[in-house]
Amino acid sequence: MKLLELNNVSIDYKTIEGNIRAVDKICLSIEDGEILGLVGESGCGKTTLIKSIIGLLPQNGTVAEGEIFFENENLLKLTKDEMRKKRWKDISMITQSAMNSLNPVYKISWQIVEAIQAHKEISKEDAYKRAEELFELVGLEKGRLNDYPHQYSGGMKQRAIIAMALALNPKIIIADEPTTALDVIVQSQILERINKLLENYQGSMILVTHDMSVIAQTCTKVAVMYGGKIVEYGEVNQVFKEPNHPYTMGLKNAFPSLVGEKNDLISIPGIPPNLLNEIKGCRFKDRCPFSIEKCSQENPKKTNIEEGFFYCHREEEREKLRVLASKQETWLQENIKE
Ligand SMILES: Nc1ncnc2c1ncn2[C@@H]1O[C@H](COP(=O)(O)OP(=O)(O)OP(=O)(O)O)[C@@H](O)[C@H]1O
Repeated sequence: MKLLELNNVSIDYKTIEGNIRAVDKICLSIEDGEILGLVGESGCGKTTLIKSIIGLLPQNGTVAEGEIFFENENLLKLTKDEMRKKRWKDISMITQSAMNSLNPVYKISWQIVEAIQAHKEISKEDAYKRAEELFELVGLEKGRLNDYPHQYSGGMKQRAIIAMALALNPKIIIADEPTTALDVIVQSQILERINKLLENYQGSMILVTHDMSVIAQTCTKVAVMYGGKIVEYGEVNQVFKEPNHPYTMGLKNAFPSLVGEKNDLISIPGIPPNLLNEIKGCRFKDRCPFSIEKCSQENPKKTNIEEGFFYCHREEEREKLRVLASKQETWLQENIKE
């Protein structure tokens, strides 16, 4: 069953310089037990998109069009109070900065027990037992529950936050760069733990990251975002093996492969488009080594493939483009037409 479904969602920010369309007509869905990676460079709209799901857009941000269904209920129609009840219990969020949200004057145990009791009829003793169980699950010693946040390292704080986020077995966890501040080993341990926990009860996750290696290691599906749009979506192994959009091909080159040959890392020259301006044609055209005239004039159409889709005018030539995209010289600035 579809757990979460986004239909044609566009999100605008009002600024003194004008309107920014940070997310443009996005359609996406996630099923029970799926781990979806949302990947793309800074500023492509990942955080904006997930904030709209949990109803936490900043004041100058609005969902201009579209629908967001969670278990067949349109989240955009809920009152603030109804949304607050869903948050944490059904839809839980972990952010990079969450570890700073632990209150320095209370013991960790108190903070977890309070949070559990705020959402569930449960005795203090039982909530404490649940906190102990969660600590074990995220790889923390039970004995450390009675410490204060300053006695924890960054990795321990992040684990405690994950324990809290998972306390009520939420149906979906939205994790925004949850481990970026931590070292690579701790990062991969924590992601592995979250995955195992979700597997136990068929929970789902949207994992937001700019790191393709993290996606490859953690997710079942991937949505690649560029300039406020999803340019490619599919099953992770398939997208890594045969990326169809030139931006995905470029992103793949820019991160070390965990399996297979060790290739040189190649970055994509240039910067993402300014979303203040209306963009004609494909949003990646100015940085794409394969752009043709049509790319500046028309929006590319959606090409559906098995378990996925992508948007590119040169869809028929993708096998050839894949070979070219793996070569360093393809991505040299002078080879990219403006
Ligand atoms: N509160 C805001 N007011 C105005 N513009 C905003 C606001 N928040 C984000 N934006 C703009 O919206 C666009 C998308 O930003 P967003 O933070 O969603 O991207 P992102 O992919 O999550 O980037 P990052 O990886 O850096 O978090 C950017 O152009 C950004 O400048």
